[in-house]
Amino acid sequence: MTRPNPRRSAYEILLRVERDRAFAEPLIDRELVRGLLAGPDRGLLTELVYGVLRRQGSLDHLVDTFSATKSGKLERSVLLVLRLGLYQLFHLDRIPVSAAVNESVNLAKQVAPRAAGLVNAVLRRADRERDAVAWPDPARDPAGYLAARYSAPRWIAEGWLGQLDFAGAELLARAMAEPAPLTLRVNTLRTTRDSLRTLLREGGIDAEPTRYSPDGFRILSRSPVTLLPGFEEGLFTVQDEASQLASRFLAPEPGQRVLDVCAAPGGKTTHLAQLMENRGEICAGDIAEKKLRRIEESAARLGASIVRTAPFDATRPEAPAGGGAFDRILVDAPCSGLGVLRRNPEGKWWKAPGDLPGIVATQRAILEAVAPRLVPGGVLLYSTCSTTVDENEGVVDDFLSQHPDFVLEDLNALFPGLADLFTVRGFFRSWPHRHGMDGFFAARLRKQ
Ligand SMILES: C[S@@+](CC[C@H](N)C(=O)[O-])C[C@H]1O[C@@H](n2cnc3c(N)ncnc32)[C@H](O)[C@@H]1O
Repeated sequence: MTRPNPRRSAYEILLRVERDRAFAEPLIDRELVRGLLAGPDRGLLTELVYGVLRRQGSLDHLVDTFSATKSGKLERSVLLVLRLGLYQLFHLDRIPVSAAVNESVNLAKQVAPRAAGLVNAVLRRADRERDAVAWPDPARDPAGYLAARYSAPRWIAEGWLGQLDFAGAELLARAMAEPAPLTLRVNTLRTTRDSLRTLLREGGIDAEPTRYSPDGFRILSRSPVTLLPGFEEGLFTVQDEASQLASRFLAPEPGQRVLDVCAAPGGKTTHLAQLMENRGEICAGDIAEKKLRRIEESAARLGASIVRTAPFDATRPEAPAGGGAFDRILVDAPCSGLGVLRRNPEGKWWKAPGDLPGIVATQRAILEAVAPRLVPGGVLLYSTCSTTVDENEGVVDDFLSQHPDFVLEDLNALFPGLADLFTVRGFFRSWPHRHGMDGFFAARLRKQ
């Protein structure tokens, strides 16, 4: 029997992520549940997998610097071993160079025996010449620099440079390469922010209130969410600050009928129930029937009893089942997810610019289909976790040009204390490097 080895396990997981487009988290969880890895090896596995995924672009730049065969030409197994080795050499101080090199050569002997010599040579050279790495010149090739330095796909870096000046794009690129903070939303159906803060403090958890959302905490201590005090009792849920603000911008009132058309897993649905003090009705639907269970479980845990779920395709005018008109509609649309790259380090390598037109077409179709379901005077909030103009201002402007009965409401006027989050036209646009939250967009539309 081979000895359990965190580097081998990390290699196998990275292989599945790359070959099968599998998400890393369940694969890591499964490996940890098997219980073969013990003590610090468990942490090392997680660190290696996420570290390599987060730094993949930069690690490939190092491969291109130190290997005669460029990253694009190497066999996948060899490239993965090199990425793992370079990550240990350049990012893990606690691993001695000799261990990083020897363990990588041993791994290569198992998964790519003919390349063991190459792995040894590349890693030893990288260690010798580590202070002489040349990054692309930002003046001549700003997108190439951001892509290599901050591990972003080049087309995404080009998009940032189209929207921000170089300094801003660099700050964004850096923020997108870092892990996202753990942010909670207090469940005001069961407790208050002050009471939860006291409970967390008594449990030895360091938490600070979020800057913009009145419902949030940023957790500064390292702890699994399910072990935080109050989790079992449903006193909070995990939700990024930007996402918390979206429901606030829709501002549903107690007793209203609310339609949440792209609701799974239900982060905003349960928040809407809180804001409505659990009075009224929320119809929460999603095209993915399997995901409705997640909304139901979350609503049950948090005591959001006014939520009723239904499977539906929001691009179809007859959706949702249940009929009738609604006072508020939330369209938290499927999107490219370019605002949440720091949460999905594997996903950023699967995206392609060619995906955008199809995504935009779906977003337009959803708005078109649900608009008739809003009562006159009612409010619709369109939101995405994308930073692109096409999916945001583009979709909204297109919709408004076709629907003279809808007007854009200026969030600056409605939420004057939060002006820092809004554009001149009154859209909500958050950025990780500016606001410390996900890249997010929302537009508030009122039907005349
Ligand atoms: C951004 S996520 C929603 C997140 C959710 N609102 C929350 O706060 O937890 C977008 C959701 O839209 C769903 N979706 C995609 N296409 C859809 C469609 N045509 N009709 C309804 N839901 C759709 C996806 O299954 C996904 O769950």
